[in-house]
Amino acid sequence: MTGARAGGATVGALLCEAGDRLRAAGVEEARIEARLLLGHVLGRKPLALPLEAHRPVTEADAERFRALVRRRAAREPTAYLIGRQGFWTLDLAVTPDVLIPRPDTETVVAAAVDHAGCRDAVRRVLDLGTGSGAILLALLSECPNAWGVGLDRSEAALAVARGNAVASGLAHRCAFVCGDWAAALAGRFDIVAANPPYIATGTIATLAPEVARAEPRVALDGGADGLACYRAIIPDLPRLLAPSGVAVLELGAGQAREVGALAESAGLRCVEIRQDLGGVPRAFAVVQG
Ligand SMILES: C[S@@+](CC[C@H](N)C(=O)[O-])C[C@H]1O[C@@H](n2cnc3c(N)ncnc32)[C@H](O)[C@@H]1O
Repeated sequence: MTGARAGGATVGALLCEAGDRLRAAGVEEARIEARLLLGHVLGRKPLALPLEAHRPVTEADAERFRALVRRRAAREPTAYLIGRQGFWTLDLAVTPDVLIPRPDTETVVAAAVDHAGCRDAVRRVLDLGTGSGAILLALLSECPNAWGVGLDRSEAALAVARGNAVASGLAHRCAFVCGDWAAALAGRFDIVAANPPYIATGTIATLAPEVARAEPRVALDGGADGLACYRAIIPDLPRLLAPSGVAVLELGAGQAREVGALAESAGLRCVEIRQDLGGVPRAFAVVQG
């Protein structure tokens, strides 16, 4: 990277250097990503940085920033580099042990809240494959009297989720357990949510390097046809749902028909397939049939 002479780096010069480097590496939104990384290093709001172009940056901070830019140019996701990702109204910690929560998944949260009826009446919430805890914590933030379980097979992911529960002030209303889907779970829940791994094994290598190389395989791999986890989860939903409960599953693109057939054969009734902001059918909501 070319750039400011030793001791003379400024915010503007560093952003320019980084933008060029990231663009050359094929990173979309290179300028925005450069701001996120520099904001992280300087402890400043990324949006404010263009107004501070002449602000000097110490050589130590400039070097920290350049190191992050090199890693981003090698296609490590920004969320892992800065260790944070916004989701719903929450600011979550993320590490390479968890999937980076996506805006699409907020569709699952919104559908679950809408179909659960009165938010004050929701008592028990289950999030299967909780990862960072994103869905569970968002639901608890919306349902003030609810208590929830976040389940994952990854102990490392559960450690991240527990930390996020504490940081969000919700730890007293949830527990995190390690398990293979609902095999060891009993009880009935007003909301069951799941964003299972749904990428077909053979497709993973074709995804962006940020996903294919950086995100946990266990969070992506849905088996040969992408549907293996739905086959594992859906038969347990009737025994996990309270009589007026709702289960909302995130769908991969093009999976609505197959998941619908699995739900129907489990005796569940589909009440909505909600599209995400990109128009993709994303949140599959079912109730007892
Ligand atoms: C697509 S990620 C979703 C993470 C998080 N809920 C979100 O939406 O950001 C799927 C999660 O399911 C977990 N998982 C995969 N197989 C599992 C299994 N057999 N039992 C429980 N959790 C599993 C993974 O570890 C991962 O955290």
